[in-house]
Amino acid sequence: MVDLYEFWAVIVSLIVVKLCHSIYQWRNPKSNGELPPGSMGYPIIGETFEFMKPHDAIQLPTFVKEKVLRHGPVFRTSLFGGKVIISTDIGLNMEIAKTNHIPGMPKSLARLFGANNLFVNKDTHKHARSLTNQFLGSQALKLRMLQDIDFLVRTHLKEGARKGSLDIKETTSKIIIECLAKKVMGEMEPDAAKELTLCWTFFPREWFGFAWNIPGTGVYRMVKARNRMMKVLKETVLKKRASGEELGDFFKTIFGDTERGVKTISLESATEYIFTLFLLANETTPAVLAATIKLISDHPKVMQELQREHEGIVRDKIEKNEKADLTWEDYKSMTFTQMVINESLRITSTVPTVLRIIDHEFQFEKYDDPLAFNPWRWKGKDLSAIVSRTYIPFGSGSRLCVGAEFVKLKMAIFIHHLSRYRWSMKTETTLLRRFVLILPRGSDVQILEDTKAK
Ligand code: HEM
Repeated sequence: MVDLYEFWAVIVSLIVVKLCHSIYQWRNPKSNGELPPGSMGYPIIGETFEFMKPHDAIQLPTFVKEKVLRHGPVFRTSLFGGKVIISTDIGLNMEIAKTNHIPGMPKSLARLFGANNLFVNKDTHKHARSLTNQFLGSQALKLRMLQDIDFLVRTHLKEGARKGSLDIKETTSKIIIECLAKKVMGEMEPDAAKELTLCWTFFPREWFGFAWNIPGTGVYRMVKARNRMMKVLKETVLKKRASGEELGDFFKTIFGDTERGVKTISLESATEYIFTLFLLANETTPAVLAATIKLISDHPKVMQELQREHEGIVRDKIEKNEKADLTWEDYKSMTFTQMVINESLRITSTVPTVLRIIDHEFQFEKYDDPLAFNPWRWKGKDLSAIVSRTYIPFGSGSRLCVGAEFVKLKMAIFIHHLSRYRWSMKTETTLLRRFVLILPRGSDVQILEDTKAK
């Protein structure tokens, strides 16, 4: 009896020692160099719950503010089951974005993007970027995409005005998927297009979460929706190829390369690539555009200035007897709109990037009153630049966002056409951040034809 008691006492002691050791290791992670200060929170959960508490999107998160006060601008913590370092130092962030090439993402995201994703895999990364540039670079936008976006925005806003209201996030999402789907796949059968759009509704509002792929979790739903989307994409391409129907620019390039004997990518990788593009486009742009519209509606002077700019463009076209369709020159003449877009991206975006400790010091500029929405701070600056020393909404370096030009064009065209209506955002709209931007009360605008503008 005593022996058995001693046996269990030893086992329990061993378990306690092992647990204490694991907790010690968790709190004091090993590193080749010196880690920044910080705390690791609870094992596995770390400090995820504090980090993910929703907060006003235009303010710094309380979690980060408290940590910076206690530990300084760079600190260590643990989120989503992984050990991470957070940097609030713009200079360091810029350097990291420029010099670091390996994407650092929670396992849930890595699983979603697929094991051999062309953008993630370093051997195919360059090829994926150059493929994307062929149909999303400024030349392609100018030659082809602008007209598609112009048409789609007009159509959707007209439809919204007919009903009297429109959800900005939902509408932007539809426009983006329709527009990108056309570029990569060509015209799609209505059923397949509907199914593709429907898949997005299975995606939970937020990307980031623990990596558990078990029924009932967000990751499980995301992976299921991903597989369903990939199936629709693959079936559409195979059907089109068999019937000789015209494919979009992307598939034309890929299949053209194969026929010319150029080493190219498999259909599996191609559909994974498209999925990645759709996902990144859809999970960023609708929320950013909805946030921009909210910021505009909260700042009447900005709204007035935008109206003035867009009425001017329309008036000019009428006077010159030009077609109503927007041109690249019209887009480039939207100076104030570009200032608004830059300012909105400056304060609404996040740069999810990987950290590397830098061994030299450098100087950087600071913004005056950085949390204020002030488009006029962009006056006289290069508005076409998508990156500068203090401006990295699209990252920097070899992983600079390939959709940046497309986003800016899309936002400008949307603002142009919206300014032609009488619109107001619902007063209850709130702009929060839970790592990514969220609008928990929706992004509805009331919209009416502006008879004065016709
Ligand atoms: C407001 C909208 C958007 C924002 C704020 C944004 C932001 C970013 C950022 C910060 C990165 C760099 C991440 C890193 O350094 O690891 C990135 C990469 C990327 N973005 Fe965007 N993005 C937006 C829209 C889009 C759109 C519309 C597309 C596609 C049509 C897109 C496709 C991509 C791709 C494929 C990458 C990976 C590039 C690479 O790894 O080489 N993004 N984006």
